[in-house]
Amino acid sequence: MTHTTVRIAMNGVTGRMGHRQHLVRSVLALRDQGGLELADGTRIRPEPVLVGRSAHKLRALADRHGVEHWSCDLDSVLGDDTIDVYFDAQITAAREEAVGKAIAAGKHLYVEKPTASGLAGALKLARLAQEAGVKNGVVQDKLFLPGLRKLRRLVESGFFGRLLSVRGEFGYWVFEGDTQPAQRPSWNYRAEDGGGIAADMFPHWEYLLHELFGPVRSVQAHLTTHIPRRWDESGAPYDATADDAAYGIFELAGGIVAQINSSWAVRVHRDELVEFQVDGTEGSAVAGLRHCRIQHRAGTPKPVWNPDVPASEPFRAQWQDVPDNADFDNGFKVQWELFLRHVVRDEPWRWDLAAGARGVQLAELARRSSSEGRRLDVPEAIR
Ligand SMILES: NC(=O)C1=CN([C@@H]2O[C@H](COP(=O)(O)OP(=O)(O)OC[C@H]3O[C@@H](n4cnc5c(N)ncnc54)[C@H](OP(=O)(O)O)[C@@H]3O)[C@@H](O)[C@H]2O)C=CC1
Ligand SMILES: O=C1CO[C@H](CO)[C@@H](O)[C@@H]1O
Repeated sequence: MTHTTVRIAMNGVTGRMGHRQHLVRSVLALRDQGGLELADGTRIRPEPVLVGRSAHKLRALADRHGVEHWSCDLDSVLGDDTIDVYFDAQITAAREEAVGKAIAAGKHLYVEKPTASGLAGALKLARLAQEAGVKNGVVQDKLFLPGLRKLRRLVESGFFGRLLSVRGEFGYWVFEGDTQPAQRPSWNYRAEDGGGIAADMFPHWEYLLHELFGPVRSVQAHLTTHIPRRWDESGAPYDATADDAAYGIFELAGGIVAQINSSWAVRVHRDELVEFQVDGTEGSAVAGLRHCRIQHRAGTPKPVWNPDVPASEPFRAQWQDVPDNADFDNGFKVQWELFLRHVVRDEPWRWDLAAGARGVQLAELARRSSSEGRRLDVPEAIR
């Protein structure tokens, strides 16, 4: 059996996403299953080289997972001709510089979102990668979640009729860190370190809206910091300078209206941490990470507003589950597989750094919309 080894320098693997989703659930899972099998029987075998700034963390990870190579010297790893791909899941503020170096070294690129801290940086990386002729991709994992894949199935089958609106609710309570440790890193709450929920989540909303319903034409957002003081990983108090909630209204091509609340200061009274309700003339759906439920026009109840009597119908019970009809693998791994096929076999790929820049643009416009108190058009160029 023939195989192609792809050597991947993985930077940021000591962090939450780099470790769990990208190293363990994706690249090591692929390695441990003997690689990714292509139609002609060839196997793509990813070989990670761990990169970071902390030798003891990298050594421990390498030992635990049986990874042969690790390094704290990014420049020398990038200077190694046997490395094919540079992957980056560092904190956002560290991404642009490292990805810039990887482009200069001629590596293919796969990076977490947001691709840079601001639009100018994101566009520059996209342009440099294109000029260098390297393959490039950005993580857009939500597209590969079971609930949202089922939602896509509904859109593509015409289930909704004319699409009217999308309501998204994302968030959960992130502890301040005083009485209980926070469950997210403290840099997320400091603007000066690249934090903020709009920067974090609007890139996801951009590609989800774009791919499922249509490009975003305008944005109106209100960003705020509900919890101004938090405690960091060492228990020290700090000022939370970044937005921890962002309330956005997006107008999409064709007049569809999307409204998405994102908050780390909300308690969950939902079935999942993110949920989208989509309404169309022929039917509606509620999709989350895993589940998707529908209600067809013909099965729609006809409630009449009367606050003097209890609710007349069991509204939640009137929805029907959309079956999986497939085995859904980890969404990050699915996207890694597509990226590796793109690198090795030049298979089609659209989630590139230009697509990533659209997400950065939407976050940046949302911040401006909020500070200027007005709705802003999304410029055509990278729509
Ligand atoms: N697609 C998705 O669903 C998600 C994507 N993300 C994205 O992934 C990236 C990483 O997020 P997350 O894993 O939550 O972050 P973590 O704080 O858990 O990890 C940060 C990583 O960056 C490294 N790092 C490099 N430079 C610095 C620095 N100056 N300060 C702190 N850390 C540094 C850390 O190394 P060390 O261990 O040595 O400190 C660590 O490996 C972000 O860009 C974020 O937007 C995050 C969550 C979900
Ligand atoms: O990008 C992200 C997607 O959703 C996750 C759930 O809160 C976040 O951790 C994250 O930063």
